[in-house]
Amino acid sequence: MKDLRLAGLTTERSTIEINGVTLGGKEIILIGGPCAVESSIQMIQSAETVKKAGGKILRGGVFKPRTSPYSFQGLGREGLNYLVQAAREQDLLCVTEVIDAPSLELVVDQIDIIQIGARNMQNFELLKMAGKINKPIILKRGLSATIEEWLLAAEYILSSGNPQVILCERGIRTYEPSTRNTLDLSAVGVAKELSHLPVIVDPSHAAGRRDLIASLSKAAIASGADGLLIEMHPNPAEAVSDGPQSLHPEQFIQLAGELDVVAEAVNRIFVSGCKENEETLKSLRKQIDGIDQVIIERLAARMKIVRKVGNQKRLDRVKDTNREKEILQRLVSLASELELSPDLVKKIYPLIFESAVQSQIKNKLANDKNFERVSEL
Ligand SMILES: C=C(O[C@@H]1C=C(C(=O)O)C=C[C@H]1O)C(=O)O
Repeated sequence: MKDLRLAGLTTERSTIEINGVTLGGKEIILIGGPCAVESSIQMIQSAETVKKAGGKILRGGVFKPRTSPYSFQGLGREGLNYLVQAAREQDLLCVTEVIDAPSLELVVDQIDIIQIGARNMQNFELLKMAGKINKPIILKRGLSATIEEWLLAAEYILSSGNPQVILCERGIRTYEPSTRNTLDLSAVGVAKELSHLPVIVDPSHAAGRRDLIASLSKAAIASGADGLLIEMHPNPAEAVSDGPQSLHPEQFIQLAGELDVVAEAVNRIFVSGCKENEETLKSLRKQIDGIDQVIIERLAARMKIVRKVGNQKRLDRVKDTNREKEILQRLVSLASELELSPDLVKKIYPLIFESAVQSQIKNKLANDKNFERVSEL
């Protein structure tokens, strides 16, 4: 596929890190919440459920691009506050959809992840605006968009300067009326073969009915999805939008509890909240494994940045003792605050610094050698 200059698959897959949550890593990320933000209590209850289930991100629409102009259009700024507050109280990230420049401007400083919905996938001016901000973007596939069109839409965001794009498959229009849309699970594999970007799946909008959500969610993980975006409402019967496809809180928690075996079968991890609460040796060790995975992934990401820092310095100035002291001081006091032994930090960090310095030197020498080789040609 041509023109995927930035979205195209290179040697490495992208991971997107948002306040300790990594999308596109080994862990499957669960996003849940109602279609539309309706009230403070609704969002508080939704956030509690997402947390209990082991979800990491709370969703809720405050600007709703609805098919009918007479349908509920969203609570705007008021809804935004309900969403953000509920998420913060449960230590969750939050995502909401934007539809134009004013809505983007309103949410950008408060929301952790911005969603561009299916109906706006080819709103190129909106894509360019999303490319100019420093927040991850979930880009939903358009209702009738080919995978190529979807990836080129992502290319708009990337080429405008924002590298943090997460693709979201949410079903496409087919001739089949039994479901609202047809979930195109092959799109997950195809998108991941063509692009390095993380791909998540929204089974709710695809199915349009809650009875299929559990099986489609499991299938999505099995087909390689990096996360799930699932609609859940404290009281679906009363929901102002998408009630029939929203899971009840208990269903959401139950489903989350069933995802770990599927994740494991495809060499991924999902730590559900219920399992987290069950303090058995096995589940506790699983939590430790998940955390260790994140520690190593973050260390690898740190080392990549360290090498970039190295490229900015002279070879004989790579080690910077003052900077190391500053970092250590900050982390030692953070450790005390978190009731972690400061001695542990004092032991680990000099090793990290040493390895960072060695890696920078090695990288610089390798670059210089390549440079010499090119100059000789
Ligand atoms: C990354 C740098 O280079 C070295 C590695 C450091 C680190 O690992 O944080 C800190 C200071 C330097 O000794 C830097 O100068 O910032």
